[in-house]
Amino acid sequence: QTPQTCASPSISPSAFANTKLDYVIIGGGTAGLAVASRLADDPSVQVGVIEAGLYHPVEPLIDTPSNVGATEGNPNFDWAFLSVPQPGLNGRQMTVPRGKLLGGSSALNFLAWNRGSKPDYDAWSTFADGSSDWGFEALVPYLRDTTTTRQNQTNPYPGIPANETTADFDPNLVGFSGPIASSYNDVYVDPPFPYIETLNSIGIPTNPNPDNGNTAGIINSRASLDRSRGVRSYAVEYYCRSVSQSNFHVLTGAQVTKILFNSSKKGNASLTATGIQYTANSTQFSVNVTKEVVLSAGTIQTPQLLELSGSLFILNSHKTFVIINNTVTGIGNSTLLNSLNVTTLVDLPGVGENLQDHLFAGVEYEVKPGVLTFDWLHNNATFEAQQTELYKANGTGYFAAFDSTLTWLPFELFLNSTQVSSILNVFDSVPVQNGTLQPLQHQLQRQWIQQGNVPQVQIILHNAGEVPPLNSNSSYFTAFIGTLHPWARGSVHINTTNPLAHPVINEHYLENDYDVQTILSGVKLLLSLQNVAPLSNIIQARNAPAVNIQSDADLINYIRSGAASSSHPAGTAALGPRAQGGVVGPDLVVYGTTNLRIADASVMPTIVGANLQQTVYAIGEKAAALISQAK
Ligand SMILES: Cc1cc2nc3c(=O)[nH]c(=O)nc-3n(C[C@H](O)[C@H](O)[C@H](O)COP(=O)(O)OP(=O)(O)OC[C@H]3O[C@@H](n4cnc5c(N)ncnc54)[C@H](O)[C@@H]3O)c2cc1C
Repeated sequence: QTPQTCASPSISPSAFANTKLDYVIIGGGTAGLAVASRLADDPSVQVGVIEAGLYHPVEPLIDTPSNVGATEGNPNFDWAFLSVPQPGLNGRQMTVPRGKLLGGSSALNFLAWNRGSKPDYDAWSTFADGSSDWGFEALVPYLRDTTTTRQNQTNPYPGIPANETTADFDPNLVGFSGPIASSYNDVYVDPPFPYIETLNSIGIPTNPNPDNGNTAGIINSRASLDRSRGVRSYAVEYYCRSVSQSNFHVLTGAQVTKILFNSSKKGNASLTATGIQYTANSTQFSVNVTKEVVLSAGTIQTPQLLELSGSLFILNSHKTFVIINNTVTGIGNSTLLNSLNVTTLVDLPGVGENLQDHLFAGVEYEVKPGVLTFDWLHNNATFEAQQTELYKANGTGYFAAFDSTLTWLPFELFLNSTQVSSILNVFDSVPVQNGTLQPLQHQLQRQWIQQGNVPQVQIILHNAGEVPPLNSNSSYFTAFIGTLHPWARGSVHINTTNPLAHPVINEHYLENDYDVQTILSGVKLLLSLQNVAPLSNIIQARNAPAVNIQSDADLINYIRSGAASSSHPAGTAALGPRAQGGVVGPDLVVYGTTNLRIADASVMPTIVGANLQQTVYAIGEKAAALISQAK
């Protein structure tokens, strides 16, 4: 099946350099294309986007839903970052996949389309000095307007009252005219049904309407999937909605190496971004802007570019930019920058800090013969052939389905009050670093655990085998259990002034007891369900953790040796008060600058307790609105 395609970007690097731009967006990824396309709705402004990767209009590895994960590590699509060895993961390095193509990480993701709980977003208002611009009510219109939700689809999950199977199609909450197509599955494999009935039987309800700010329970997640073609729907939809406009200029295959500034005096800000420098085909170019630079390079490269942002240029008497001197300059922690001989333009210790991610460990069961899982697409030749035909014919069937069963759990839903108190005690023992966003984050997270209104554990039901050892003729389901609000705070920093080098990524996974105990609690829940009907009726045997792994200590070792990232890094250029480590204010403008804004997952002060993409698109939409208001 092929997606709807549109004209490829055709501007050359040198023609782009000569374009008169009002705005330039660094990174044609998830948020970047959303900002750019919305800004270009105003025909009086010239909008440029610069993306390091290429446009891949027809690419089954990206388009076909069953191929999710297939692009990981492939240099045609993935920056393929790697973390430093993680002591909490028994010394393993974690792969950090990030899209390097038009569409960014939205082209690589696993399609789950959902949002966080109301307190998740209300917390952001706290970091924005209580600004009414942030918070759930303020963000819902942006979350909504990203998407066109497929109508007339019912939710078949157990536990949903018949009159509520379509109740979540509330036009105030979900969109019907946005660029990204979202939809429920048309077909379902077998495990979700006994699994959900079993969770229901122990008091974990099915949630028919998780878009309204209450995410707790089991949900049937929509996918970012265009059902009319059976293909992924991703940020290129924003590109396509604007590509025919003469004020929309997209350059691909070019990597931004610097943001250029001149001095200015506007309030407390001292720097005005005047343009960017980029490299394409080993040649360096620069382009100027009259209004703003928007940094949308994602959680890993946004802090990297800030730390290397710009030799300081000034306009000389001939109205041309001249470099003040040859020193490399940057925005970030002056101690770190000094150690690399980078002159600090703005001392912002929060740049590159506050890295948060969702980490998952798997509990895997082999299922009995005859139980349909996605493994059948490769271990049952007849089924595979039939599904291949169906997908080729009209983009339907199991090649166009995805793992939609997600469970969001406040501790109260599966732990008793003594266990909740004990996990709260563990939380109270985590180290909190003053002078950063952590004291405020700690206070919020403590309330969330105590009040039980914000889910802390997510379980993704993956309807296939994933954790080795796997028997190629068998079928499996794997429950991935993860932390929605981990306490680990990592970092992303440069260790060289070469802008083309990969930055150093250190997530500090599982170095605090709270994150360990949170995942352990979910793993134990899943292990306790093996003999509970009706789930037990489909289980042949436990595959992972191996049956001899029983004690807490052994389970923790299993988690450390196998846990994997869900590829949700966020928070490295956080919205927050400057004195407490914030990098951008409520207007998303970088402190100390007049017109450098950030719009991507890096601005999240606390990681949203959900899959991230819908929220990242909404950040892009919101940034465009803030920029338009400032005009
Ligand atoms: C494997 C994987 C699975 C995921 N699964 C899900 C899921 O199922 N559901 C969900 O909601 N979320 C999921 N996510 C998360 C979600 O997709 C991301 O959080 C989101 O796409 C990040 O958007 P962004 O705009 O911050 O960055 P990106 O979309 O990564 O955009 C950054 C862009 O900037 C470009 N860039 C970077 N540096 C430069 C430079 N110097 N010059 C020019 N261009 C540059 C990059 O090439 C990229 O295109 C997943 C992510 C991954 C990687």
